[in-house]
Order: sequence, then structure tokens, then C-alpha cells
Amino acid sequence: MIRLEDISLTFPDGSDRITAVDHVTLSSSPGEVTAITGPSGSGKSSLLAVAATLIRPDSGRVVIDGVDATTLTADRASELRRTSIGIVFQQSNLLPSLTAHEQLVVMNELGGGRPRRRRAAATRRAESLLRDVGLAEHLDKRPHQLSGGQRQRVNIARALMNEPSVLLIDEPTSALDQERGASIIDLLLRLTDERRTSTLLVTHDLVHLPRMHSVVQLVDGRIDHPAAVTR
Ligand SMILES: Nc1ncnc2c1ncn2[C@@H]1O[C@H](COP(=O)(O)OP(=O)(O)OP(=O)(O)O)[C@@H](O)[C@H]1O
Repeated sequence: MIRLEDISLTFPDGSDRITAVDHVTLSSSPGEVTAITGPSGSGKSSLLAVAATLIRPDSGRVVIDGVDATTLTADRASELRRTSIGIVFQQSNLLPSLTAHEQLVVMNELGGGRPRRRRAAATRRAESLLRDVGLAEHLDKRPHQLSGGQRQRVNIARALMNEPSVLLIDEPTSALDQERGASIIDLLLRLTDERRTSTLLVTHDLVHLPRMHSVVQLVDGRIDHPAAVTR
């Protein structure tokens, strides 16, 4: 479960500060996708970075599985990210020289400890995840040999590699046509349900919103309609 409580975030702007997120409260429970939507500059990506514990808010709490991440040291926050949070950023940051399968296995190496046993288990898990996202035929392809939608599937599988309880996804359909975008949303809804992740999905693609469990609309960093739209 992830809960953002009364989050505010400002950035320096010359001698002043700009408010990117203004007293936002939202949550997502296991098996749910909460969509965060709103116009460009409304604070969606900033809020996701706060949820990912990559930016500390000026005020408010980020509670992940009962732990207030805003009180953790940098080391503990990075441990929490590695064990509990899967992140799919807007730009794919797949490594050009690695195959789809290697992109996932390398995630595991970053964790350290017992490399041999972990590697065998990681190899199997990577293969099973890639099959689950529909890439059984593409395990050994490098990013340039994959389509945009397939690369996005590798990103999603990679984010699930460490069995996160929280999944954070920024604009997964922005580079895809409507049909491929819809199939990525299908995949995210299914994976969220089957793997019981608490998912936050940033999108300005209104067509997908009716399929989400709840929708939070931001305008100028604030929630526009506090009542969540429930499916
Ligand atoms: N690192 C930063 N330094 C200063 N201002 C920032 C920074 N990041 C974001 N902002 C400002 O915070 C506000 C919210 O930006 P943010 O990127 O979160 O919006 P967004 O809704 O994700 O936009 P988009 O849909 O265009 O990605 C904007 O006014 C932006 O200019």
C-alpha cells in the first residue's frame, strides 16, 4: 500500500520558489491502479518522484507498507526503493548493449550478496516475467531490435524484478499509438491485479481513465476533484 499524505513540494525559482505540488493526499491499495492526471506542468511527475522517494517533499508523508519514507536516511530510502518500489520512467533507460533478458538479470546484481545462487534464481525469474509480459520470443533481443511497445514491456518486467509492493509508472503510453497504448494499460491492470501491487500511473491519456480504480486530477499542483472517481 502507498499513501501520500498532504504532500507539498516547491522548487527554487530565482529568488522565489515555485509550488509544484500543493497539499496532495492520495493512495493506492494492493491490486489497485490509481491514475494521476492533469495538464502539462500540473505536478504529476514531481508527485511521482516524491512517491518514489527520489525527492523529499517540503511537507507531508509518503507511507509505504506502513513505513514513513520521508523520515528515512538516504541509505534506508534507497534500500526501500530496491526492495519495495518498481519504477517505470517516462524515457526508457534500457541499456543498449544488453538483451531483454540481461536487462532484468542486471537489476538483481545491483542488490549484491550471494551472486551465484541469486543469479540462477534471477535468470529464471527474468525469463518468467518476460514471458508474462508477452515477450517469450524476444528474450535475446537488444533494445534497437524491439518496437516501442515491446521496449515498454521490458521496462515493466524489469520494474517487477524485485517483487515490489508498489509500482510507479510515468506516461507509459505516450510514445505509442492508441491500440498499443491500450494493450499496455491492459497489461498493467492485469499485472497489478495478479501481483497485488499498489500502482500509481501518471497519464494524460483521458481515454484510459474509466478503466482505473481511481483517478486524481491535478491542476497547478492541487487536486481538482478531491472525490476519487471509482470504477
Ligand atoms: N527540477 C525542477 N526545478 C524547478 N522546477 C521544476 C523542476 N521540476 C519540475 N518543476 C516545475 O514544477 C511544476 C510541475 O512540473 P511537473 O514536471 O511535475 O509537471 P507534469 O504535470 O509532470 O508535466 P508534464 O505532463 O509536462 O510532464 C512545473 O511548473 C515545473 O516547471
